[in-house]
Amino acid sequence: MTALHVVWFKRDLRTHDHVPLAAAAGAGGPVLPLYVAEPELWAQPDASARQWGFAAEGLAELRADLGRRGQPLVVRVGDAVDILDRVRRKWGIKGLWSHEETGNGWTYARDRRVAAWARAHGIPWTELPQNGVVRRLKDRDGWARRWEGRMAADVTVAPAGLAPLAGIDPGPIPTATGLGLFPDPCPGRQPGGRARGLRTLASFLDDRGRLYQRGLSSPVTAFDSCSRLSPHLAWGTLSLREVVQATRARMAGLEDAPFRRSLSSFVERLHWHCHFMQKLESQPDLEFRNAHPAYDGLRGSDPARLAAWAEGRTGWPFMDACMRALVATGWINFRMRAMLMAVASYHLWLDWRETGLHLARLFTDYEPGIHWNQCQMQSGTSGINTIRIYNPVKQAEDHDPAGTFTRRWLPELAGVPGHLLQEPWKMDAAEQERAGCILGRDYPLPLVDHQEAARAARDKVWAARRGPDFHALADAIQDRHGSRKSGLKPSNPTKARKKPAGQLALDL
Ligand SMILES: Cc1cc2nc3c(=O)[nH]c(=O)nc-3n(C[C@H](O)[C@H](O)[C@H](O)COP(=O)(O)OP(=O)(O)OC[C@H]3O[C@@H](n4cnc5c(N)ncnc54)[C@H](O)[C@@H]3O)c2cc1C
Repeated sequence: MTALHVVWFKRDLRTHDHVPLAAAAGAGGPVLPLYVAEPELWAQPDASARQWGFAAEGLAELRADLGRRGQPLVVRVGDAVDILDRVRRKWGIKGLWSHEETGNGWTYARDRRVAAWARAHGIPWTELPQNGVVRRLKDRDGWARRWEGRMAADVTVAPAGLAPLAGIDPGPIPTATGLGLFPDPCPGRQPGGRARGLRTLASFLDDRGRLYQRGLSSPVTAFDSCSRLSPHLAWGTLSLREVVQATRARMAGLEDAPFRRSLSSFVERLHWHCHFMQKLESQPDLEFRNAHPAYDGLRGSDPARLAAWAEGRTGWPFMDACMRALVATGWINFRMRAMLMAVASYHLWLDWRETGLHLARLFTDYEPGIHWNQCQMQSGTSGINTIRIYNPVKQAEDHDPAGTFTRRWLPELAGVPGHLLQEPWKMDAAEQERAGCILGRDYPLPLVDHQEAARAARDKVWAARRGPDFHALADAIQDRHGSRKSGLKPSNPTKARKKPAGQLALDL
């Protein structure tokens, strides 16, 4: 057999708008579409069986799609360098093709090993962008314009035919247990695969998106009103470009102005998707280190508090309902993610690296570049964003005023009257008896007094901000990572600093 072009699929489980696949198919010679299920990647503390479940469904569909084109997806379990080297020794590799990946620290290190291996064997590895993230970006000036350019480019058509490779067993797609993952029941998880992704996109653009802007902040409405495309974007069953283009095409034909506005704010979020990923691409240690060192060593570890928070037993009903909904479905809306993180970081004074890992495992849509930057932002350690300390009782009043969401996920509070639902600790003994909910037995007392804890946290955070170098370092961070909406450098940098990172002022 002549040497192969290997297309290495990672978080891009589709054939449509897959530039490396099309380029490899056009390069001449047989093409091996390959996915490597890496047990070491899945043993990382941010990985979970629910994520694998979603990915595995996408892989099965991708295999069938490629099979219809002539050569099904080949899946192997092991270390990527070992597997690629086996292919090289057996068939020879003419070229390795993949999308650029902005992953976690582990995939970054693995890609460096793959690059070294490819160099050592004289194999050209072509990595191509798959969204608006720019590799080896010098500075953020003009970034937004580049994003627009990439999103406006033609989508790439999948190759019609791939020559079948004789003698290569496609191999089974491993189970989560086979990959060594812990059991992770998630009955409400979104199913994976491109067909589902396309249906989700269509229902959002046809109908659900009408209520997007009004419905995205409350978990009562957000499960329907938000696009729910995040796991499809994270696993690449849909390309970001095709989602942007489909949305703009829909907007062009819409007379309903509120619907159009909703879709416009949705496109803005697709922009943020890459804006946040770009930060991690440019500075991979943001997964591990405070963006601003003034916060180093400020927060600590408290296993009992961490466990109570992680299991939805903080004693603040709305918080606990959000956590339990997330555990059961693998998804919760932005504002509730922000609240879960902020309450952990401020009221409970837990370090974002620990709480962030728990959330990462729970999210089917875990996307390291968005995730770690959001964790830092909601914990106040980015140094350039507004400090937001959410009040868990006020959030409940604003976003679950009738208590339906809270009651759904906390059946032990079923008998608690509405006016005490979000503050059950105010029930006296007789009220607890009548409600059939004894505090400390059926439902926990709050871990801390939330108002006192918020005050103490605010004082500590502001004290850290009064250090001598705080603002100079914050300016440097803003310069490196801050958004420049127009794509042009602000004419007055001092003014621009006072209103940092425009995206934060929006209705997050
Ligand atoms: C602590 C924390 C952790 C988060 N971790 C992740 C994560 O791991 N993966 C992830 O995709 N999103 C993450 N988000 C951002 C946001 O909550 C989700 O993108 C959104 O809830 C996904 O649902 P959706 O697709 O229905 O969103 P929609 O509102 O329909 O938005 C469409 C898409 O835009 C992007 N997007 C939306 N909001 C944001 C945002 N604030 N920042 C960056 N991109 C955004 C996402 O790709 C999303 O799929 C996190 C937010 C917080 C506060």
